[in-house]
Amino acid sequence: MFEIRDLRYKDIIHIPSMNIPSKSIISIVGPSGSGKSTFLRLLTHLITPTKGKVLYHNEDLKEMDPISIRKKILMVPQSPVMFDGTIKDNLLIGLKFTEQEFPEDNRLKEILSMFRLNKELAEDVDHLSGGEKQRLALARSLLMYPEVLLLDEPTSALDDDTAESIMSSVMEYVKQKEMSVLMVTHDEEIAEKYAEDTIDMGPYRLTEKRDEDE
Ligand SMILES: Nc1ncnc2c1ncn2[C@@H]1O[C@H](COP(=O)(O)OP(=O)(O)OP(=O)(O)O)[C@@H](O)[C@H]1O
Repeated sequence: MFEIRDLRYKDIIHIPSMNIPSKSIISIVGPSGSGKSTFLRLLTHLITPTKGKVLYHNEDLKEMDPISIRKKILMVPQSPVMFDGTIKDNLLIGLKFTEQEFPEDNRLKEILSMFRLNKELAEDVDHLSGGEKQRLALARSLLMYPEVLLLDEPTSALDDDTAESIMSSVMEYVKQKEMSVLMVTHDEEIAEKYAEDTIDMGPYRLTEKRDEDE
């Protein structure tokens, strides 16, 4: 699915070669500052490589139309982005952007309850806690039904019980829809339970490598 060739971003990371197969569930680990978020941003072409390329199903991300990339490869950042307005506005905004059809309110309510959000669709997002916003951002991303979901510490604002229940719902959905997931997580339990493979960013971190060589 992803094929990485001599990928370099500034003096931060260098990945000589890597293949990530379709329908994989992979955890991305590494110390703070090792380039985990940078790697996810490269995979969805939010940033452009300094050198080398990322191919998605044999097509260079650089050559692909940005809207088509967003439809297929979706990143949920560490701090969820919320837009002024209601929960419903925030669920639909991604679909608007990628020009997808809007589901019925009942479907939206279903997805809220899957994320343990017992809220009205008309409620203002300003009233939500950090953890609730994180869950709403995850719900929004699943509604967009991408081929690949890139999750940057998806449960960082959640307590252990909620994190476990949310990840179990996300993974059930992802497997049913045959989506792929690459997730940065510090939660070893979640990584062990759900990931089929792990990418350690440590060896790809450039500056630290250089320090080691000195
Ligand atoms: N656009 C940029 N330009 C220059 N340096 C950057 C840029 N983005 C990130 N960095 C630096 O690159 C390094 C890797 O950052 P990144 O956020 O990818 O790490 P991370 O592994 O996700 O860290 P954490 O676990 O702390 O979230 C950091 O030292 C950061 O300061």
